[in-house]
Amino acid sequence: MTITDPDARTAATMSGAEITDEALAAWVREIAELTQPDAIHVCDGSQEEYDRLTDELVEAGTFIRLDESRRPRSFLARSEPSDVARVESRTFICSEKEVDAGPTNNWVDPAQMRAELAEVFAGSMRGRTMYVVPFSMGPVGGPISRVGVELTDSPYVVVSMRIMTRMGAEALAQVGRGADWVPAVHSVGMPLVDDDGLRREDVPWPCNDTKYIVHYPETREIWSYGSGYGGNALLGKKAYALRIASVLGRDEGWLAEHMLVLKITGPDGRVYHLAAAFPSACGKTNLAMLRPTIPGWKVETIGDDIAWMRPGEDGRLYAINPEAGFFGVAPGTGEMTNPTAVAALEHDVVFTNVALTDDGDVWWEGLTDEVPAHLTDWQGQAWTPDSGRPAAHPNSRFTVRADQAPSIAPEWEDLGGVPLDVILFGGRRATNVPLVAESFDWEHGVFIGATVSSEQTAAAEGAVGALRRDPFAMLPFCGYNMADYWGHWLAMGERLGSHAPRIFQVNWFRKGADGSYLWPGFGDNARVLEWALRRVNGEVDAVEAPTGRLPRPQDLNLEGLELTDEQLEALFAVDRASWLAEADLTEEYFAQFGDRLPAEMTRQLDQLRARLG
Ligand SMILES: Nc1nc2c(ncn2[C@@H]2O[C@H](COP(=O)(O)OP(=O)(O)OP(=O)(O)O)[C@@H](O)[C@H]2O)c(=O)[nH]1
Ligand SMILES: O=C([O-])CC(=O)C(=O)O
Ligand SMILES: [Mn+2]
Repeated sequence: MTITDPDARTAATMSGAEITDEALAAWVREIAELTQPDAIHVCDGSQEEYDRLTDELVEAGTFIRLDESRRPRSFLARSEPSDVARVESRTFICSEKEVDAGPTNNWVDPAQMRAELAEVFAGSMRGRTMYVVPFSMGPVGGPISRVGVELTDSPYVVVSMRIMTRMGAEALAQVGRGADWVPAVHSVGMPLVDDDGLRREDVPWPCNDTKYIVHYPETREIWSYGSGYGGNALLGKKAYALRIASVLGRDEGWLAEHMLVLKITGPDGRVYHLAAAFPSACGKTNLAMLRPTIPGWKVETIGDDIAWMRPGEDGRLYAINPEAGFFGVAPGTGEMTNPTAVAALEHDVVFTNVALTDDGDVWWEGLTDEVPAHLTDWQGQAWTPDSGRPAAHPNSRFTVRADQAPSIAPEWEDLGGVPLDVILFGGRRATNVPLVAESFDWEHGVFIGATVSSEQTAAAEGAVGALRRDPFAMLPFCGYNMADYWGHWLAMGERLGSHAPRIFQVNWFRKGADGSYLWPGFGDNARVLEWALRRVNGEVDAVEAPTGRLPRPQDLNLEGLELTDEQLEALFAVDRASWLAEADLTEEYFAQFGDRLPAEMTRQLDQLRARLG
């Protein structure tokens, strides 16, 4: 017994690490009284604890242990078919005032939401263990790092949090030392004991049809109910490191961004750092692990999904990766596209919703050119190439420690982060947006970020392929009014002045008339990075186009590529009529923000129209 309170109304037995912080102990008790678990376990993050939990998950049927000789210490989880992606329609920003959540977020009055959640969470953990999961986003104790504590009734979440964050005793000690911590409550919403005390059998993937992913930005709290899926349930990631942290950044003068961070070394040995914001399933993990096809260049990984950035003493913008692992999209990850990820996945991986081979290994579309003759698909059904459906879910994922990637940069855990030279904004656009364009200045770069449209992917519920605005790739992740967020970026530009990273727009996904991708992408994206860095160094001129500065044909390294002149032209074509039509849509889009819209954005739109003529 490590929490001693004679008045405690929870009968739960306690195990695990000791909680010394009074406020934390009181909150754990309060949530246990509300959710009524059978037991409470305070996680220390040890290997023994991890092994015991994975054994229990195998026992419960949640995990299938993969063949030890093919994929040591690795597991496959199959979710409920309804619980495979983030649920944006059930994600709420409950600020005191609706306008502070802004028109792009779902808002509910916080008092009303608290009342609603008190009902759904009442008894929601009955028959289960409530795990206390202390975690640090960023290296423990680092100046940019932050701690949080997630209470969850899902051992799958505990195991995943140990891979994705610095989880356990050290983070708990930070709380004990008085560090500010963000409380996060998670329940799968399937109690094993009903109101009459009747016990029911557990299922391999407990969840609830009703889901809530709730954030209170003013009090910095997170509540998640009904889902076991990563983006909804691993609350250190999107909920804390983006939605809550974006609010912290606004209030404290820094940025929490949906960006990969990489280190790139040129043939002359010069080192640069680059961050890139692409919407979910639009290439962040792949770019972060890129193997350049052009000689002399080397890319190393700092982070693949989230960046926390703040100005350093030298005036430059420094970025850390607050995570400790990768929660990556499996389909499309193969030896040809992302050999680094394939190497990272050799052992100690949790896979979710991929297919199982007959010899106890995993497979997904794109892993190998050769398709296995027989598999068990992500729903546990027999599968053959003639089945007419994918073997792995399109949003199936791997969860793996970051340091298992052979590309991991030695600096990836540097407490103060790495200084950024370049920021990229991208999306998935079959038309209109050129392969690469340099912004005219920071303000224009913010406009480019603010107006990103992208075709929707399987990473969230909704119609795949539909074009939607996803400013800064933050549409589902900004914890406050998006227009204020643009204002915050503009202010950051003022503060950074001439030290600001250069901003570029990129699009790997433009298609030709025949519907196939014009650009080979993946390792060849290094060619685009090379051009951007040559621009940063002032080595090459550029062509002024209405939407930004484009490479002169002789400056983009295309050696060894089979690209026709027509394809090259199509990659960079800026169709004035389409862009004018897009400008009209941007005006409509901006209108919803009313007087919160920074005047600079309207000015940029006017200037774009003027350049389009
Ligand atoms: N055609 C093309 N496809 C790409 C490229 N880069 C990535 N992809 C594909 O896009 C999909 C998503 O790529 P990821 O790198 O996992 O995307 P992400 O942005 O990390 O996604 P989240 O983890 O959801 O945030 C995969 O199927 C990739 O194979 C590229 O340069 N060209
Ligand atoms: O959060 C998730 O579920 C996965 C992810 O990285 C994203 O959707 O951007
Ligand atoms: Mn990713």
